[in-house]
Formats: sequence, structure tokens, C-alpha cells
Amino acid sequence: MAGRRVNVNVGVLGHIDSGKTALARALSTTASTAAFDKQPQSRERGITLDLGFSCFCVPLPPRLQVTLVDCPGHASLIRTIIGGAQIIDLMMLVIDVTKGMQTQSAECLVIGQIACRKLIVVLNKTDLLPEGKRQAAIDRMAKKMQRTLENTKFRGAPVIPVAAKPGGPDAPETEAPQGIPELIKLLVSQISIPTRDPSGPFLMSVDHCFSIKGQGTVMTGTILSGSVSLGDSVEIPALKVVRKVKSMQMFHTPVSSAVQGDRLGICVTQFDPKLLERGLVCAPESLHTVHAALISVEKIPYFRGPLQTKAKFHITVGHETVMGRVMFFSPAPDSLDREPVLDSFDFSREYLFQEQYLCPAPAEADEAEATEKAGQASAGRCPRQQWALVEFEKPVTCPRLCLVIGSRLDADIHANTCRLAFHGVLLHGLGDRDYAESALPALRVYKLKQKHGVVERVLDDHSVIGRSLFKKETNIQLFVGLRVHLSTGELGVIDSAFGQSGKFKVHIPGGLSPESKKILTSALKKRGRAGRGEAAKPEEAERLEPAQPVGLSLSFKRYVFDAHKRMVQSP
Ligand SMILES: Nc1nc2c(ncn2[C@@H]2O[C@H](COP(=O)(O)OP(=O)(O)OP(=O)(O)O)[C@@H](O)[C@H]2O)c(=O)[nH]1
Ligand SMILES: [Mg+2]
Repeated sequence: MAGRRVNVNVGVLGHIDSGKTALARALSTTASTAAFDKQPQSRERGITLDLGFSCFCVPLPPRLQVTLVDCPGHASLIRTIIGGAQIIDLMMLVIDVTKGMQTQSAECLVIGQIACRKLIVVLNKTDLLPEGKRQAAIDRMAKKMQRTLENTKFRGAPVIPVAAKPGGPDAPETEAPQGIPELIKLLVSQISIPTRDPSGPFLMSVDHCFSIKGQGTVMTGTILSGSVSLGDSVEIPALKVVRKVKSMQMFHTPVSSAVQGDRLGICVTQFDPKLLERGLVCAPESLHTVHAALISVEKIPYFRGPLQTKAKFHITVGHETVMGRVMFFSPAPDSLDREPVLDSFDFSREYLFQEQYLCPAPAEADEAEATEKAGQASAGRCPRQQWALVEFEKPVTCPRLCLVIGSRLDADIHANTCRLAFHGVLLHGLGDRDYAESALPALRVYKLKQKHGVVERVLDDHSVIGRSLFKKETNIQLFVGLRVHLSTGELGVIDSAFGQSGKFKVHIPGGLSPESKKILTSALKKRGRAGRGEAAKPEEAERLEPAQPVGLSLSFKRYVFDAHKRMVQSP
């Protein structure tokens, strides 16, 4: 790769109007087709609508080509921002120094924590600060940003002041940007040349597609994995078409091959560019299209409100965003602290269904209160990994183990709240349309069912009558053979229904203990004659209630996807 430029992708993210495009322009020496808001709609609306690519070179060995990925800032374009964040090696978070952190700055920071390894903060528009107080204001904002980064993985990241377009839109082009050489120096010092891995299946994220008369259709994008050479066949999975690579260019320079991390244009023939505004191109058959997926999931702490099972979210899978319904589940109680596994899903294990994603209970909540409340787990009971089954409204094509982000993009963009709800890794895709029948029965997620009743009376040393555990209309036959526990410690087995009012007979293999017999036979006088101290009639005597209630508890599992709804009791 002597003399070959190593390409590094740097994202330019931040709240709308913080000056991202102005900064990209101030830094770049070469612009790609769609850089600097060239599209007419961008011009019309005066905002960036799509990813813009431009670059500059740093003549250091190996010659570094820094590709800037200029992302939109507008809240409604967050899908594009998430797509952009997945192809970058380092993120520049652009902050308007006169405004500080704004809503989308916070969302970009969240996306950065999920998708990027490195970040620097660029305080832009310093020319707007009054001359005399400028440095003090910059120092104050830099300190504020450090505090914001304090409890993120970017703690201690560098903060640098610039003015990408001093004087603003009306300033003459001659007005030189400020702080750019220092920013380039900082970028070069922060960029660790990522190890590019040419192995693995070829996968490219395409961000623009256009035709060139006499040549064919050019798809520009960034290689996410593997490599590509002239003459290779590539698949557009969303359209299920395969084409040969006719020619390739990197920033207007013809090349014969490219590897992960490179940004390039691939030219193919007989392909209508309108069919693929943005999406994926890959080695044939290397991606899968899934109708549902099992993901490892982590809640984003800034998202307010619970992550409710059965709720719908916008699910960004790789570079596509579709609506999906989620069902959360956690490890079975005996494996709460298992090491998280992020490269596969273990179907051999059992999992506990959750009404909500489990968050640590507040420190002051006591154990009972914490386990009581849905969606909360006391400190010692918070699992190290949780999962979700995501059922997509329409199938998505994505790489294995790709990033997944769940968000509430329909939330009010002026409500200054983080719309990003959770993130995770797609561990297992369900490609069958009828996955509910073909795949889900193998997913052993269970609900723990608990029923409580009382012993009404003793029949003999090995059997009692229970009540208030089933409803009158319950078919008790279904429960025959299940184990119940007496509050006095004995183990019982449901033997049969007893009468028509939901009562049932319990067989106690080990027999009642003497204490239990005492409790159960030291009966309360029944109302009526016996209640008035008169001798109860014999048939009334056996209906006497124990003085102190003896509880009967029945617990069993029901597997959520077991069509027969069997009740299972662990051995
Ligand atoms: N005074 C001053 N104005 C700036 C500076 N940088 C950008 N601007 C102005 O701020 C406005 C927004 O600049 P853009 O670069 O389009 O901001 P952006 O972050 O790309 O906007 P979106 O892409 O729509 O989110 C424009 O009018 C710029 O001229 C700066 O350093 N100083
Ligand atoms: Mg812009």
C-alpha cells in the first residue's frame, strides 16, 4: 500500500445550524458529488438534508486522507445521522459556542457513544463572542462540555474553539476561517489509523447513486467490511440484483481495488439509479433479510419512561429504519451474572419474560418493593445482559451482528427529550416469514405464574382440601399432578377437583407434620350452632376452619411460545 492513501472517516455531527457544513467546507480540499448542501432542496431549505462527503489530505506517512461525513442536524433526519455515524472512525461534535449543548447535540452524543470510538468537541462561531470576553467564554463552555462528557466513554475528550465562517452567511468569502490548522493538527493526533480488515464479506453502505451518461450507474459509499476489485460481482440485496463492477474511483481517482474504511464510487451497468437512493451493496448472498430478530439490548439512560414489552419503536437496523414491536426478556434467576455474549444467541438456555426492560431499582427501594415493581430489579438482581425479540413491520436486509437502535422518532421534536430509547446488537435474524411457527417455539422464554390459596380442612394425614386458588370455572383437571407448597413446609400434589366451587384435593406424600396437624385441627368454631358454643353436628365438624390459615402456593412456568400452553414445574 506504499504511497497509497489511508482513508479515515470523520463524522461532523451536531445540532442544526451549529455550523457543521461550514466547518466541513473550511477543512476540505476536495468535495464529492453531494457535498456542502449542493442539492437543490438543501439550498431551498438552507439546511443539510443528506450525508455530504468531502476530504482533505495530510501528507504524513502513511498519507492520510480524511473523509468528512457531514451529517444533517435537523431532528427529523436522525435516521440519516444514525446511518452516517455507523461509517465513521471519529466524531466531531460541533457545538455553537453561544448556545452550548442543544437537543440534537445530546442525541448526537448518544449516537456517538453507541457507534463511535473517538470524539472531539468543536466549539464553533467563536467570532460571535464579544472580543474582550471571548477567551473566558470559551473556557467556560469548554469546562461545561467536559462536565457533560464526564460520565460518558468520551470523558476527557479534547475541546477546541474555531470559527468556521466568521461573520456568518453574509461575510465575504475572503474572511478566513479561524482555528482550522489547529483543528487539523488535533484531528491527526486523535485519529488512530484503524486496522482495516480486508477479510470478511464485502459490504458497502451506499449514500448516493446517480448515472453518468455513457458510463453507467455510480454508487458512492463507504466500505464497512471486506474488499472489492474490478470485475467482482456485487449484489444490491434490497432489490435482489447482482451486477459486475465495471470501474471504481476514489475522489475522482480510478482505482482497481478498495478495502474496509475506503470511500469510493463503484460503476455498474444496466441499473436504474432511482432504485437505490441509499442502502447496502454486498458480496452476493452475504446478507440476510429478516422478519424478526433476537437482539442484545441496553436502555439509553437519557430516554425517559419505561421500555414496555409489546410497545412499538422505530428500529434502525444497520442502515434501515422500520417500525418494530418488542418483547423484553432477561436471564433465568440462576444466571443473572453470566458474562454478556454479544456474538450469538443461546437457544439452549431458558429466559424470563419481562413486562418491561429491567432497570436498577433506586438505592432506597427495599428488596421486596424493587422486585414488586415491573421493570425494576434490586441492585443484586439486575441482570448483566437483557434481550428483546423484535418483530419488524416489514422485512429488513442487514449484516449479521449489526447495530440496532430503537427510538421514538414520532416523539415531539420540540419536547427537548432524548428520542433514542435503546441500542443493541442483532444476534439472530429470523428469515422465515412464518417464524412464529417455525422458529419461536424454540425460544424458551417463560412467564412465572404464581397462585395462592389456603387449606380449608384436613381429610386425613395425607390429604387436605384447598380453596381460593382456582376460579370456580377453572378446569382443575389441567392442574392435576402439579406440586403445591404448604406454608407449613410440606410438599403436596394436586390430586383432583373437589366439588364444583373451585375447591380441590391435595395429596401430601410425606404426610402432615404433627405441628401442621395441630394448627389444622385446632379449628375455629363455625358460625351457627357451633359458632354459639353449641356442639356442632358431625357433618359441620369436618367443615371447621383452621384457627390459623395454612397457605397453599402453586408456581409453574408457561413458555410464551409453547402452542400447547403447558404448565411446567422445575424438577
Ligand atoms: N458567525 C458565524 N456564523 C457561522 C459560523 N459557522 C457557520 N455559521 C453560519 O451558521 C449558519 C449554519 O451554518 P451551517 O454550516 O449550514 O450549519 P449546519 O450545522 O451545517 O446546519 P444543518 O446542516 O442544517 O444542521 C450559516 O448561516 C452559517 O453561515 C461561524 O463560525 N461564525
Ligand atoms: Mg449542514
